[in-house]
Amino acid sequence: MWREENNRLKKTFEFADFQEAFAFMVRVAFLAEQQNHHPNWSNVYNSVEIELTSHDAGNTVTERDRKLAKSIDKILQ
Ligand SMILES: C[C@H](O)[C@H](O)[C@H]1CNC2=NC(N)=NC(=O)C2=N1
Repeated sequence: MWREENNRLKKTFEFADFQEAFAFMVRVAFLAEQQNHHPNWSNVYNSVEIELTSHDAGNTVTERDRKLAKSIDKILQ
């Protein structure tokens, strides 16, 4: 589940290994480009932490963040 903290939607994803994690990141990157909305994210080995906030709305959570979050979850369905 995505949690909302400090004006950010946050979720951590765990994968079997680094390659799986990185393949996921590539797919998220293309979604971000399609939606012109980009994550704050970090990757450590098989874990990807994603935070979503809208910079041009003063770093608050907007519908664009919720839309990208839904799209990211769909990658794993
Ligand atoms: C110029 C470019 O369209 C803007 O900077 C876009 C790019 N991606 C973005 N991503 C996020 N998370 N917030 C934004 O406000 C935003 N704006």
